[in-house]
Amino acid sequence: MWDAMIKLEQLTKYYNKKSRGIIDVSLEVHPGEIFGFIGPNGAGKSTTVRTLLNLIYPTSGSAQVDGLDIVKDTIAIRKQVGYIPSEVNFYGDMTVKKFIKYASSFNGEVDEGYMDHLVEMLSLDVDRKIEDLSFGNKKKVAIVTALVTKPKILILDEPTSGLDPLIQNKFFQILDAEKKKGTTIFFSSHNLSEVERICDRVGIIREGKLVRVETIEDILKSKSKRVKIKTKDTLKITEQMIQVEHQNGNISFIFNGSIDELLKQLSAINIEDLSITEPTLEEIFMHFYEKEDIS
Ligand SMILES: Nc1ncnc2c1ncn2[C@@H]1O[C@H](COP(=O)(O)OP(=O)(O)OP(=O)(O)O)[C@@H](O)[C@H]1O
Repeated sequence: MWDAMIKLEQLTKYYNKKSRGIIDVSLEVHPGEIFGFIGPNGAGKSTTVRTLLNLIYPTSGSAQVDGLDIVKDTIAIRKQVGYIPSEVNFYGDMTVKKFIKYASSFNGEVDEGYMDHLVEMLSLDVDRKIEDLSFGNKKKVAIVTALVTKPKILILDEPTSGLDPLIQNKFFQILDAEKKKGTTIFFSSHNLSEVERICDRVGIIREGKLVRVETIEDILKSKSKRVKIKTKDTLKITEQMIQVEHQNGNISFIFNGSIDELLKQLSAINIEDLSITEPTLEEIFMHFYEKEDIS
């Protein structure tokens, strides 16, 4: 019995001497867990996923999926894993239905009832030709193909890119149901808000290196906000306010403290305009790096 469904040990991939993919990435995904893998463009998310599926060879290090070695046991792994690639380049004149059945048959037996359910949830027209579909519809095909054989592990590389918000919502409902069934899910994304919705833990990757692994609970506790204020009064700058910028009566900063305290402080001055928004991923990374420096 393996206690990690997915285990990476110092997994490293260089495309050539100069081009780094990922460096020394070690992490474990537990059975039944949804693990978010987030990072900006070029961080190494697709490299990690493609290495796990043996679409590219690791330069060094190792990894196991359900106790199977990613290099030696590729075929056995493919039967356990549903994979959604970030890019979907399907072509040909097969209908969607035929294509899903054909493509998923390599991974296992298709559950027709589940296929009908997924197709309906995602509003996918199964009688259309695969080559006539938009990118978003091809992405839906990739989702259904990955799920219809009911794999016990899902490896998803930016699965929501190209999906409209309504369909994204349906997709999260599908993943919620998968989680209830005990499926283990590795979910890569550059959007922290979306992984927050469903993930138990997140790993943050930047410039090929895993920067941190945190529970969503801890991220939410430590999460900063971007605040913009327009005022003619003087705002007292506290140590919870970082990256403070003043411009034409506007003050903007990242706030790392209790929102309640901030609102109390702001209510003491005359405010013409106020916005409190999610910081960008880069700003969150900076926050994490600051924590790194302290520890
Ligand atoms: N085929 C390749 N040859 C050379 N370098 C590559 C290749 N594929 C990726 N890289 C490099 O590896 C690094 C990681 O890229 P990767 O595609 O894994 O990032 P990512 O986090 O998935 O980004 P994105 O969100 O843009 O897809 C980048 O610096 C990229 O330039």
